[in-house]
Amino acid sequence: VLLSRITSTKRPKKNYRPGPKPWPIIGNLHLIDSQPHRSFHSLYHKYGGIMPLWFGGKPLIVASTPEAAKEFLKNHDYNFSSRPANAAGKYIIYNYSDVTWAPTGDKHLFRYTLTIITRTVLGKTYISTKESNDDSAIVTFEELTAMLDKWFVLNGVLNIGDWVPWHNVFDLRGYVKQMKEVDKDYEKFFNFVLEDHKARTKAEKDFVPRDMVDILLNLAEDPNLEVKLSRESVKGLIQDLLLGGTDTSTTTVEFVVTALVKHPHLTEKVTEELDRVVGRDRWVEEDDFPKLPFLEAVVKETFRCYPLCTLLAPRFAMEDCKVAGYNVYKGTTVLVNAWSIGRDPNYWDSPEEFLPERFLEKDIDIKGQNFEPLAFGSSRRRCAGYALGLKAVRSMLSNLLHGFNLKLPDGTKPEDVCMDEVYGFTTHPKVPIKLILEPRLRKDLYT
Ligand code: HEM
Repeated sequence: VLLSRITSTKRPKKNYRPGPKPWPIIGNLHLIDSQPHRSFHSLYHKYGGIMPLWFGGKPLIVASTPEAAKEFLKNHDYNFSSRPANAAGKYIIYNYSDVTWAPTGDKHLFRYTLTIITRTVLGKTYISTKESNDDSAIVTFEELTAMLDKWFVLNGVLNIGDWVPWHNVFDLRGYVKQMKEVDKDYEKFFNFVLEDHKARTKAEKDFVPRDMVDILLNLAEDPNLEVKLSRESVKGLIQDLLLGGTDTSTTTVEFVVTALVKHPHLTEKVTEELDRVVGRDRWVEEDDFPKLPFLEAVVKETFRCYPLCTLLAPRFAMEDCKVAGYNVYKGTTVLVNAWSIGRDPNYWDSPEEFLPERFLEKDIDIKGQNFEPLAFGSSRRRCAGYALGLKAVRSMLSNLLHGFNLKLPDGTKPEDVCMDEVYGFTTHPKVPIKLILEPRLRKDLYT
């Protein structure tokens, strides 16, 4: 009785949309399995596009249709532009000091994005290799990859303690312990990077900032800045750029390649377009992208079917408000299910099929204006790096497909290729694809 009072007193009933009946203490947590986007998708058919749930003693709403997404991300954008507090934000993202609070497949793709992004953000990679004799290399590629992997896994875990706070004291699954451990690794890495940059700034006369860390450190020392940038914020922002820019683009390319290998007639169409527009005498350049509509349609169809964030980063109601005629209370977390939205039969013909042509027939925006595909979220808290992310995907993918025939190992047929996903803060293919890359262009272009 006491337990049900503790939970029921917190649950207002007036004009509150009905959802599944919550259990004492855990609320509706028992309805969610390790693939929350799929659990929500099943419940949505029964409870509707704006579905209220209780996670522990805290209210949560899942938006599963474009109209519902529009309500939260556009009509009430400001009120839901905050993020809920959780253990990941506290322990592994510098106590929420970043922008977001925010397993790899083919390591070569990952190495490629990681190298580009570390050079852009940090000026150099800080990654040691067998060949390098660089004093400022403090991690191996494998160590840094493991740190990034752990960060994404821990950001995506359903930590019961975020919803039932006393549960954090016991930390039965050990998530908070792992978060504290991974935070120590980041702390060591970022402190080294910041001190290395500061030493260079002092050593050079007439110092000119060369990378993002230089710019952020410069800003942190600016006494006239309206919003002060602390050392913790600098680390949080570097983390955003490093993590937002690597795993996202690589995994998108992995999903595209996996879908293409499963549909060889689409691969043929893409390579035919590349041969016609680019020719076999050179690699693909940025100016070519607008002339490659089929490749673009394949990328968009991948975002529709396999959105990297199946559930967009959570929003948090800062005030009470009315959404679609129902009361939503201050402190409610909102999850927008981009995975459901991409499969809504009211918006997509044959939603379960991979049909890039649909994007040729209709000009559908993927930057979140139409709320149909929501790969980058929408409105005020839309992905801050979508332009860079899209460029990285187009560039990596087009050159991969232009430069190589992608062959399945002997004995594997296209129909054997698995398109299932593993849920996380970013979702990954369940079975990383193994391919043989056979050069298509002149030999001298590969040197
Ligand atoms: C294919 C590539 C990418 C995809 C699919 C992607 C997807 C997303 C999604 C779905 C969100 C959540 C939006 C929301 O809550 O409504 C997000 C947020 C964010 N992304 Fe990306 N992203 C990509 C690339 C990047 C890159 C390259 C960067 C930076 C270098 C980046 C930085 C961020 C940041 C800082 C946020 C938080 C924005 C905020 O909370 O205001 N992303 N991204």
